[in-house]
Amino acid sequence: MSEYSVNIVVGLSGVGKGTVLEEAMMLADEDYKVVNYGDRMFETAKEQGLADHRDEMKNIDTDTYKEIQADAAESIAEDAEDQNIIVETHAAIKSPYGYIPGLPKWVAEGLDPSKIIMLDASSEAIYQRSQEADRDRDTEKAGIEGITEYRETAKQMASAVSILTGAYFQIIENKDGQAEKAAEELVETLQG
Ligand SMILES: Nc1ncnc2c1ncn2[C@@H]1O[C@H](COP(=O)(O)OP(=O)(O)O)[C@@H](O)[C@H]1O
Repeated sequence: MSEYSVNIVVGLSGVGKGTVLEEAMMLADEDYKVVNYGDRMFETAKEQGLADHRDEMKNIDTDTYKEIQADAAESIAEDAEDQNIIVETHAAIKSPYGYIPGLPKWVAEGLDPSKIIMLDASSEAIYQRSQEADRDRDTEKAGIEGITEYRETAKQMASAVSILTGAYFQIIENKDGQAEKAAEELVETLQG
């Protein structure tokens, strides 16, 4: 087994993943490469000539999409041969037909994570933060009640990954104005 670890950080858009991860990387003694799973999927699709722009990812058929998901997991596992990895991703993705698991069995097993960490905050805070940023966020569209359901589903899907892989499952609260505290807890979890 590799001495390097793959860790997964999940959380709804706007919960503060980017903010807390940036802070945590400054505090951590060890080096981690942070990989955004969506970015890696797009790069994988691009290499295979399946998409030139991110928007085109939506038009890829389900079976091909699943293959890209698995190929991206494999390429991240290769990165972990010589460095510690943090994969930033979503446990659940809302679609008009229901929630899609961000980490289905073939992805979870391909990544073989040591730890899965969910960043969480109150639905009100997530709603507010998703409005602050200039990106188009699905949490902003979901509204507070929708976010509560989304968080619950994401938690269940993340805990299923823990069961599938044996990874530790930690939930860290990113309270308002306390991103640094969340970052400290994240570092403790990663290095513990
Ligand atoms: N603990 C916190 N308290 C208040 N605002 C926060 C906190 N953490 C993050 N934010 C703000 O919330 C917004 C979304 O954060 P971001 O890190 O982009 O989230 P994500 O990467 O999960 O989508 C940003 O404007 C950020 O400054």
